[in-house]
Amino acid sequence: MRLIIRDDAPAVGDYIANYICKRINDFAPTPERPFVLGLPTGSSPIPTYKALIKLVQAGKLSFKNVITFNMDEYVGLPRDHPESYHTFMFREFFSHIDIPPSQVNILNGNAEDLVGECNSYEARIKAVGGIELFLGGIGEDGHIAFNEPGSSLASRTRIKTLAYETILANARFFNNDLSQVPRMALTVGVATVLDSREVVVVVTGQRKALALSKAIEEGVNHLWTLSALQLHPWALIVVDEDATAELHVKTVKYFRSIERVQDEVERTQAELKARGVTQAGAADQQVGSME
Ligand SMILES: N[C@@H]1[C@@H](O)[C@H](O)[C@@H](COP(=O)(O)O)O[C@@H]1O
Repeated sequence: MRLIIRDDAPAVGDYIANYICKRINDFAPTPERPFVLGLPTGSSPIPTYKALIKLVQAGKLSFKNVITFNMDEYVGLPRDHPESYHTFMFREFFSHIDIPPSQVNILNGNAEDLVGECNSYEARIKAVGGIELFLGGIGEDGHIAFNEPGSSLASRTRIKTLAYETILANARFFNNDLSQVPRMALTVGVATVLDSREVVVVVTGQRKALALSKAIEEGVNHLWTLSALQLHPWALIVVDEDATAELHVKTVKYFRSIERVQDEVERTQAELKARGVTQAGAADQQVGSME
């Protein structure tokens, strides 16, 4: 797992947007081989969406050959309700980029057969070859998507009853009226997220600090479902300074040192590439110079 620390939420958004942009462009998606991207809602990913929109407007990125799957949706909230995740995604992101709406997948929390809807969501993900990169956010209790504390780490897309803390946290979007916050949601499971080839998680703000420390400094634990990321071979968490408040100084130093080394490696590779030297060629050169 890698942890990247940036000064504040906008800098985190810029970092993740550039990261996703590079991944999509390197993948060079086509209609036959689209890039499959998992996406979250919440306030944390908004700076990322803003930065991605700018990249699209600047002609540096296109979503024409990208298929998206959202993490979750409330049950029973009308699709056009201002706080449905469907409305959120179009308002904050999809309406500003070049993605064909037919390539957007969001769970239908008003489906007559909710279990069937969850099963078909998993099947749809499988049918397009699985998710290449899942971008996620977390709740204050460390939940990823709506995988509340105690969720099975082997869980798949399903109906979930929300924890009281989550209802409280989300009341700010419903005029601070607890009674208006839906009690249930459809959510991808922890295993659905872990199945993606890469996972990137955004964690900003001091109120997420405890969850971050539980997830990366302690063991894998279903009470802090983000900690399941420790089992993923290619996971990246991008945080702001405030979110590091509960981490040990040595943890922060460790991850910063890893980032420095990684930067150095990438710089060297870019220099070699610019000089037209392949990695194999570079190794030959080194051997040559030793002789
Ligand atoms: N289901 C969503 C999560 O997917 C999201 O990560 C979380 C954090 O929201 P925020 O970024 O606003 O703190 O909110 C909800 O619980």
